[in-house]
Amino acid sequence: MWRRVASHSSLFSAFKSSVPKNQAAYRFKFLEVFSTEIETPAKEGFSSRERVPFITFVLGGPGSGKGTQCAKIVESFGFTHLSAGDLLRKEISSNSDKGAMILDTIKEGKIVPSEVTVNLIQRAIESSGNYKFLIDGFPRSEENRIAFERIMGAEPNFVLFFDCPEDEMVKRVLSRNQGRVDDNIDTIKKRLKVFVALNLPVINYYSEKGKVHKINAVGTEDEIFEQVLRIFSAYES
Ligand SMILES: Nc1ncnc2c1ncn2[C@@H]1O[C@H](COP(=O)(O)OP(=O)(O)O)[C@@H](O)[C@H]1O
Ligand SMILES: Nc1ccn([C@H]2C[C@H](O)[C@@H](COP(=O)(O)OP(=O)(O)O)O2)c(=O)n1
Ligand SMILES: [Mg+2]
Repeated sequence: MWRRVASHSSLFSAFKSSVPKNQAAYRFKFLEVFSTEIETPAKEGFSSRERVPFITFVLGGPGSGKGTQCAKIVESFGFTHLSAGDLLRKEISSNSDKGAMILDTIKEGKIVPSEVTVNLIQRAIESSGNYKFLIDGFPRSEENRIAFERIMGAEPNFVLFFDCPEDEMVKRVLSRNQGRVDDNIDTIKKRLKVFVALNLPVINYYSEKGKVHKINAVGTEDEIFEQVLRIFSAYES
């Protein structure tokens, strides 16, 4: 039985035109948040004919391989990859009024205010034309998670967590060579602290709900993708 506490699901409205008005869509619409009686949507996989929105959060520390593995998932399973960091960097390059604030926050290894990031994700979802999403590097804090649930009226179907030792993450970030302002040793140290203090609680929250698939992120890209493949294949229906 659904107990309605969220008055509006903007994520559902993003799909209104493409999703047939059937039970599954309505189940999604009434996905409850902030409720102890949360019921997850039926266990449809992401290939369901009903095209119910399917959301995977992709989490892990800086350099754990999130973006690399997301690119492979896109190729194999047709997801749309939304990297919160990429969306924020695009906002900086577009010289928007929030650009300077975002740049300062990223340089400090801190988290950008949630409303800004959720709005960018929401716009990207609504303009994607797809219904299955990898949301990479988000939510990075409980504040991010709660803002997403409030604004989008949705929870992830599952969460991938790339578990990687800190020394390996530091090594990878320092050799990433993408010209990022935050890929230097001082900012990395701050980002790792922020990851432990703010992002691990989100992972624990979803673990308690049985939604986290933990992946050993040490190994070759292909070895890691084998673990990822097993998880996604189980949701293909
Ligand atoms: N399994 C791996 N082993 C070694 N290096 C990797 C592996 N996966 C990704 N990398 C490299 O590590 C760096 C960080 O990867 P990336 O996917 O950007 O991580 P994240 O998005 O989690 O920060 C990149 O330069 C990438 O090429
Ligand atoms: N949800 C998010 C995601 C990223 N950010 C900011 C802060 C992060 O350190 C930077 C870079 O994020 P990004 O996901 O691209 O970084 P990694 O791929 O983990 O190295 O962006 C944020 O403020 N909020
Ligand atoms: Mg990344």
